[in-house]
Amino acid sequence: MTTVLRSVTLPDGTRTDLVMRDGLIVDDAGSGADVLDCDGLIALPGLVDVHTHLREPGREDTETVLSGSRAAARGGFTAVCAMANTTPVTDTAEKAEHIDDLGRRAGLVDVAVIGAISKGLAGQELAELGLMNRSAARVTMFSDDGFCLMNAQLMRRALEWVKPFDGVIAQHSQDSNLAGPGACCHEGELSGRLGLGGWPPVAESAIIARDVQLAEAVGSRVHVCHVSTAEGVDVIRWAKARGVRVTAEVTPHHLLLGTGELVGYDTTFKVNPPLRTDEHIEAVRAALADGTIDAVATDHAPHATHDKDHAFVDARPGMLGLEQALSVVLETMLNPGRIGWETLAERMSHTPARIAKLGGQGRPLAAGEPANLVLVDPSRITTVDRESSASLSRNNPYHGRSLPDPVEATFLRGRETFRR
Ligand SMILES: NC(=O)N[C@@H](CC(=O)O)C(=O)O
Ligand SMILES: [Zn+2]
Ligand SMILES: [Zn+2]
Repeated sequence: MTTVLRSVTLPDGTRTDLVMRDGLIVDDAGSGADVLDCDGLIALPGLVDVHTHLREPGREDTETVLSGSRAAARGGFTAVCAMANTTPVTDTAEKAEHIDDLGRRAGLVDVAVIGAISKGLAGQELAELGLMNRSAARVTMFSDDGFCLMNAQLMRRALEWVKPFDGVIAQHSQDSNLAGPGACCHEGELSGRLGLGGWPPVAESAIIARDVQLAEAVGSRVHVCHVSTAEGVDVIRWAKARGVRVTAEVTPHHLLLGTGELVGYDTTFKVNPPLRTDEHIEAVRAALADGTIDAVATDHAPHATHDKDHAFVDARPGMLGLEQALSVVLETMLNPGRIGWETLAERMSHTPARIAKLGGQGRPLAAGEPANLVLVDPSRITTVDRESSASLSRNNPYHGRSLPDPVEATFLRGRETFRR
């Protein structure tokens, strides 16, 4: 089967016919081709998310590997990395292989498995990092996300363990003493007025500072999840200038949404780390533009309505992200002229694929490469409706907002996984 994307625009602005056959981009058209008129459409390499919560096993009422894969394909993704905080936790080779199997069976995006750093995410004892890496799931990224790995010695050991196979430790940077369980709002005038526990920026930046120094001492790779503060960005910039092997991600919601969303106590907007003030939003946008922040990652965190319908302090933290990630990056970064299409492709495809070591993903749109790509209509705008989601959950923070709605079609190895 041959598909021709006629007259499509590449990220560098050139127009061409992209031909896909047998899962690859090829040079010639051949016969029997299915032709798509792509006038006005842009082709991006398939988006890659290094931070996705699928809730299988354990909370299949809120998301499964299949439903999350569907949401991902609709968002233009061809690969997602599944976080380990499921029930049970992904902390053994066998459990990692199980998720890997589910991802293949769903078949809509490549599902890379993230293994836990510590057994049961308890922060006490290392999980079987080596065995997970040598398993069929070939885990290279490890994270206790949802919890910060507070024990510095355990962090050091984890960095040492993954060094031989160039793995990466992804940290949820939140000092649990500075920002404890009751912390659910950016610390400031507003948290006081709303009576919500404050979460100071230093709770993030202090852990990042510790971790980049550990990564430097060990010579291993650390990845900072969901950077949300100007202070965190400053530490990462300093570490990169020293040559520390650190990478960082920002979420769509931290690029767009601020503390103002909290005034109605709508628990949809409760998330870890919390939504921040304008100066922090500006800092993460600037850092994403200049490359201090390497990637956009969704932190797609589906939750049941009954887990959100509580007093703000008691509601589960987290919000959906897969379907509107590209929309938000267009709105906050591309349309205002802060980045162009090539940088967008770097931050949402090439670089995240490199961080998670996903072969075949994040590749250039060139002959001989796997045909993983997304077709984008940059001019389309829609009012987001949480009911029209492919996710099983409805905690969509963009509900009712007018946003770009760019994804026309997604292809995984030449096969259409989503079409508007
Ligand atoms: N981001 C969140 O607020 N919640 C995440 C966990 C996490 O990313 O820390 C979840 O699993 O629900
Ligand atoms: Zn986290
Ligand atoms: Zn997360």
